[in-house]
Amino acid sequence: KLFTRPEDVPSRTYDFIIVGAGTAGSVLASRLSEDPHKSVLVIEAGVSDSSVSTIQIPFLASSLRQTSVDWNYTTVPQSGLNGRSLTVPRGFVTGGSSSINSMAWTRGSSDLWNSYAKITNDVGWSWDSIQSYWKKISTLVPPTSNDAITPDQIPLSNSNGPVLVNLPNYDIPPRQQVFDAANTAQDPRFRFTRDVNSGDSLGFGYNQASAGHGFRSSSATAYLNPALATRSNLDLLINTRVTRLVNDPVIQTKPVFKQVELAQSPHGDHLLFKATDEVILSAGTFGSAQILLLSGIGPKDELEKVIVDSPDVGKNLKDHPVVQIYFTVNSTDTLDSIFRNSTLTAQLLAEWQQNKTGILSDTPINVFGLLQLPDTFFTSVDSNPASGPKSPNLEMIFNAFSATPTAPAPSAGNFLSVVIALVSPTSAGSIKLVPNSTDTFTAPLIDFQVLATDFDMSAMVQAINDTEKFLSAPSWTRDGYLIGPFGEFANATTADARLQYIRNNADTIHHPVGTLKMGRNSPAQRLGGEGVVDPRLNVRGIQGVRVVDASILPAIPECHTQAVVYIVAERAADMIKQAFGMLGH
Ligand SMILES: Cc1cc2nc3c(=O)[nH]c(=O)nc-3n(C[C@H](O)[C@H](O)[C@H](O)COP(=O)(O)OP(=O)(O)OC[C@H]3O[C@@H](n4cnc5c(N)ncnc54)[C@H](O)[C@@H]3O)c2cc1C
Repeated sequence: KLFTRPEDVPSRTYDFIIVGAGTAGSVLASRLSEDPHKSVLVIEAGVSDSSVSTIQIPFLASSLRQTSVDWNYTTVPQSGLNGRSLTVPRGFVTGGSSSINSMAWTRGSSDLWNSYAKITNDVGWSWDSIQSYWKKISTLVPPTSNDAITPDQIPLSNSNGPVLVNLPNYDIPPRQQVFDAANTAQDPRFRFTRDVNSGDSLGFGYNQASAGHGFRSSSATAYLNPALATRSNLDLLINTRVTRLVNDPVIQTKPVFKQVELAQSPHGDHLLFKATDEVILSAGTFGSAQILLLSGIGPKDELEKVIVDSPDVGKNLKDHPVVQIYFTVNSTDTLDSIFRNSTLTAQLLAEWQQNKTGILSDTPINVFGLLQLPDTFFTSVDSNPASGPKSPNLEMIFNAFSATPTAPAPSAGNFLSVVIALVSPTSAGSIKLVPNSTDTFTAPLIDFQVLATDFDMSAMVQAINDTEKFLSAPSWTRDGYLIGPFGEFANATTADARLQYIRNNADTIHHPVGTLKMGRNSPAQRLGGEGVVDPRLNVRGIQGVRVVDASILPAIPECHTQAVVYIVAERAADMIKQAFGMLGH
């Protein structure tokens, strides 16, 4: 059942309490409540996903930022960005960030997952082992209409899970230009791929999106809402923040943190709920780390009151830096006109409302590419930080207009936008508590350290150079389509000017991970520190708490992160069921 006030929740004690009904939390809510003998309470800070109808419309994803369904965080000033601060969106709604994200559906390469197995010394995280979980998550559904897609372009990796995934419903530019350039390029890095989720992530191809039949498919629509509608052992409390975890007064070998303190406002009642089996933190890369810090679990030199010294809490924060560039094109068949023409938007909205068709049924991204830096790049840098030869360093996303608030779409003219991302960054930042803050109503200090390393800066410049190279293929000038670079970027022709362009305009692509990273089980074998959680996602140094969300990833995936989080959540559900002898394991 859904509750909006803590005092209405029928019990203060549940077998499991899940903190955050986000991407991972909703998967767990559904999977753990499959066992009718266990009671599950999910506590969500934000609103219900049914409260904002635009969440459903794929094309309008970016309009959800800085609204009532966004936490709307801000970073501390970033020295790599000439002192600019960035806005940081996160879903403040059931489904979490899967309800407000751009829906790109990528799970990383086999090398990525094998690197997680190596870092944790747990073969259960390897590519081969995660296949059974991947198969539980998504189903590929046909686009509402798109005759251009040929059978040999249809990806094969999706299976029969509840998240719907589709290819673009419409064949719009620059799909043909990208495919032709990829099919004819001399540079083997510019090649076509049928499926970035096949294990080899490299190549240019269709964007798979977590959407189907014209609607966004989120972890709320796919997992949480159907379970809530049918199961009496699952309760959801929304509009309520967990403010900290509280340890039992009786100290055993390790402190037991099975009590959850929650509140609806900073000065409102702070109530305690208790889990008999386990508390699962799924509050995301910022939320889960903030809750542990507020509970006295973190680096001892940073906390006023330390119960467990855990030096990595809040550290190792990584995100993908991006920069957006525009090119003028000789075509009126571009997406920018939709964003700026309100009459056209209203017509398209009416079509979507009536039939769930039209361009609003698609995300703006129809094609994208993942590629490595050229071999020559690594002569001056130690080694490639990507997880292996099937993992990219760079990404080019075509027509992702307004993916970032910096470099917004020009107000007149027709453009191709290219969002260029560094997906294997080496810069790492942190989150910390604001001094003297005592609860989650005060946002933490978020410091990505964007572009803080020489590698990241020079890789971004290389990414721009590679984009220009890709756009020099004959397919782009056919029928005079591509005219040339636009705006401030058009004048950035030297490496130094490009560096400045990047510092002035870069953002991150909203894939933060790593603040509660997973590490090896045995301290004797440890590699790069023990991490905050063990390979089964238990918080080290305490009892009764697991973390299941993007914060546990020990290295940033070289891909969009949501599908990775779904996989982590499916495996976590299995591990928890096993630990408590539950049905469905
Ligand atoms: C704007 C945007 C665009 C993105 N685009 C893509 C994309 O195209 N493809 C892709 O793969 N990934 C994308 N991502 C990233 C992806 O969505 C996230 O990596 C993933 O959803 C994170 O899942 P999570 O479970 O870790 O956290 P979330 O899904 O964010 O869930 C955390 C939940 O916990 C709740 N919470 C937090 N603190 C508390 C508290 N104190 N008490 C109670 N509840 C709390 C939150 O409200 C939220 O519901 C995007 C993200 C954003 C924000």
